[in-house]
Amino acid sequence: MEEKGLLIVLSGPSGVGKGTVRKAIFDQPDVNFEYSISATSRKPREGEVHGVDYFFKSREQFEDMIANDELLEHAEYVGNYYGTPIEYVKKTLEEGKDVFLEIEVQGAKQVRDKFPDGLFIFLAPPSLKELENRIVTRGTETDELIRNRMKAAREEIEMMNLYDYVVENDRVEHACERINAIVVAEHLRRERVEKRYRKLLEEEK
Ligand SMILES: Nc1ncnc2c1ncn2[C@@H]1O[C@H](COP(=O)(O)OP(=O)(O)OP(=O)(O)O)[C@@H](O)[C@H]1O
Ligand SMILES: Nc1nc2c(ncn2[C@@H]2O[C@H](COP(=O)(O)O)[C@@H](O)[C@H]2O)c(=O)[nH]1
Repeated sequence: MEEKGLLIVLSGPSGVGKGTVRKAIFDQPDVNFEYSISATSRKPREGEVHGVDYFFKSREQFEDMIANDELLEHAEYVGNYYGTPIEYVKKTLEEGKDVFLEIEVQGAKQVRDKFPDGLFIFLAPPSLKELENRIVTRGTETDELIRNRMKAAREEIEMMNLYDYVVENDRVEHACERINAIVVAEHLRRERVEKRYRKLLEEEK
């Protein structure tokens, strides 16, 4: 068995707080994960920096990345492409470091197929009403988009049983603590499995 990093995938419906929780996790002083910067065809928002927040691409450049198999997964989301560059993920895992992806649910499903050994965490809202409140309060969507996102959210929530863990995002700091605890527990579990596996191999000699 090779020593490899853990691929951690945080996903969930639009507006549940994935971006907020991810930022809080990476603001911790002793964070041990490497963040995989996504590529997107959406335009940078004020303050966003190429190579820090995203790799900003034109649609044509993004389609070339798809054609050249440069992406682990990709999805079209609210009219823009989003995808995970595969090279960085592979290289970092090979170095034994944990890689953290924050992606929407279509992409998470593709990663599950390619990396079944990953750790898949679904971030859930306390209620659908609170989810709607968060999307409305964020103030980035029209009424029609809010309705579409809420319809999509109901379907996305039905997919939560495909994940290893469901974490409720009631309060950001609680969600971060739960995610940290899940990752620590998963490392311990894998170490135990690895030890047992080595022992079995030793006994066979
Ligand atoms: N635990 C929380 N309690 C209250 N508000 C929250 C919480 N977490 C996030 N929010 C707020 O909810 C809104 C949506 O959060 P965020 O943009 O992080 O969601 P997202 O899941 O990344 O959305 P999208 O997938 O659409 O990008 C933001 O206004 C954010 O400040
Ligand atoms: N499938 C993927 N989804 C991604 C990726 N990077 C981000 N995202 C998700 O897109 C939406 C919108 O993001 P925003 O920055 O425009 O608000 C959000 O749900 C992100 O989680 C990716 O590489 N692949």
